[in-house]
Amino acid sequence: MSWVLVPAAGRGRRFGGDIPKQYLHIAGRPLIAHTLQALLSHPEIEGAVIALAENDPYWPGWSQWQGKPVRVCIGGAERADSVAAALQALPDSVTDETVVLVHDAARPNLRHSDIDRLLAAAAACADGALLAAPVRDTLKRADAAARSLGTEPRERLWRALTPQAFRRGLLQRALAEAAQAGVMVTDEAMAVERLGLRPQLVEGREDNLKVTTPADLALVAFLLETP
Ligand SMILES: Nc1ccn([C@@H]2O[C@H](COP(=O)(O)OP(=O)(O)OP(=O)(O)O)[C@@H](O)[C@H]2O)c(=O)n1
Ligand SMILES: C[C@](O)(CO)[C@H](O)COP(=O)(O)O
Repeated sequence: MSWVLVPAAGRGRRFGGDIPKQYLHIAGRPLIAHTLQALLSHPEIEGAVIALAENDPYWPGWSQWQGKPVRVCIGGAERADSVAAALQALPDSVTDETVVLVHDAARPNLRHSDIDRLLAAAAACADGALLAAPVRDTLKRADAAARSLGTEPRERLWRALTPQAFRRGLLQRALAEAAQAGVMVTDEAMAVERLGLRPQLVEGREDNLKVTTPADLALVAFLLETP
């Protein structure tokens, strides 16, 4: 069984709007509710720690979801700081060798089949595992005016998704070392890679979208409302 850390302390600057995107309503409930439902309805996930912005006025105050514990903590200035804070809020029953998952609150369209495959990969790979999608489009490098400067090789390039799964002790150490080095890591795998480890990429669904801009919300709403 695993706990999941859910970074939900972001402001949604690229999205804009009055309230943080994780609290926008889709199909009748906040986006974060869909994310919690996808995670905590999975039989192998036993609880969640949500990293919230300080004095978050929107958090509904859930202390459990489908009978499973939901803990909260105060996140940090960067996503990695929020994940590090959530690690500290885990129960003592989660040992250094226990695999924990990290999943963006802003990715509500997560399927159990992806969680199943991620957990299997994390059990088989001590370096951890993460959902990812192979790059299938041609990649261009642009100048400041978005004029193409050329085409980048895309062989063996993947887009990192979440959840990402690592042993608690490894993740804690990796994040601490990145912070100590002043390196802002954009995902947990980056921190682990800095230690010379090679987490397993697990091909995940392309519709496991992160809501980043308003256009993403319309697509995610369609996906969540489509059975
Ligand atoms: N300091 C931060 C920044 C982000 N997040 C969370 O990390 C996830 C992915 O981050 P992103 O999509 O970048 O969300 P925001 O940081 O809110 O967006 P923006 O960068 O546009 O402000 C989101 O669930 C967000 O709430 C977090 O917990 N703590
Ligand atoms: C963790 C992540 O979702 C993997 O792609 C991504 O790095 C988050 O980036 P953001 O800029 O914090 O949204």
